[in-house]
Amino acid sequence: MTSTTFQHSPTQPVVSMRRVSKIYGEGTGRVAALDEIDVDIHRGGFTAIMGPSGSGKSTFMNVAAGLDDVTSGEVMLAGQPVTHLGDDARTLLRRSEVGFIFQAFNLVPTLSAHENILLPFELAGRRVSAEEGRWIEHLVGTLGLAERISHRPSELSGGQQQRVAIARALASRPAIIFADEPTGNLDSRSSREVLTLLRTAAREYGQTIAMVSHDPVAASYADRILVIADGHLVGDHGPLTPQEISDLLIGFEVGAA
Ligand SMILES: Nc1ncnc2c1ncn2[C@@H]1O[C@H](COP(=O)(O)OP(=O)(O)OP(=O)(O)O)[C@@H](O)[C@H]1O
Repeated sequence: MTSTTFQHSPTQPVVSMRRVSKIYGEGTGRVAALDEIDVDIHRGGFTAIMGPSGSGKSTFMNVAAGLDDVTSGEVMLAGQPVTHLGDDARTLLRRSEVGFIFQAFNLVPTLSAHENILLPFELAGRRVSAEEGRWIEHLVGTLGLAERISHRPSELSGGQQQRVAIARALASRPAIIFADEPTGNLDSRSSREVLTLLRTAAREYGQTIAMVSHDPVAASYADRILVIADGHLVGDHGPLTPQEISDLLIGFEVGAA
């Protein structure tokens, strides 16, 4: 299989949503999970997506990543009109331009840490170039995984497993990494390590990251905080402290109750 690269200008947003709505159900069962969302996510930013339970955060991520169809509106992902692509083209676009980090790590249990990190290349049917090999080696060292590289996930702590997932997401230098509650299963020390790594990836490697989180401390590591409530984008803030984020969310949690 040949690899496909999607060319997009560095000044273009990595994700661009225009009047994006996602409606589930009909009549009295109708839910607008996203309601006319307009937003751009720019290269190199670390964006936290916050909001009460059921506000539309996962839907936002799934739509932005081209995993879910929209009901109306347009999504551009890495310069491609994802809302107009067929399933195969979308899969190729995701493989080459999107990385994912999940709460449950989602590593393949039968593969070593190293094999898990190389999996995106395997899936894309392409070899790791010499330059990419050096990059992966650098990541493995920086993430403190060198001594654990031949271990399987079950032989690693939660924090180590999430670091493998981060290395896997960063390895192919995707246009954007979506992280869904990446610290949800970690203790506070491992959480801080993971969040510091994500922030470093954005600041030092220019890696664009969008993270869904409920946790004000996690969101305080981001340089932009989007707040979604009831399917609407109700806040778009620069960096804030955990206390400022909690204060910001209280109004929406009360409103949602
Ligand atoms: N497949 C579906 N069918 C029907 N309704 C859905 C579906 N998926 C999501 N919804 C509804 O859309 C709304 C937004 O859901 P979403 O999962 O995006 O919220 P969320 O902010 O990620 O929630 P949480 O923080 O609890 O994970 C909710 O009201 C949810 O019930």
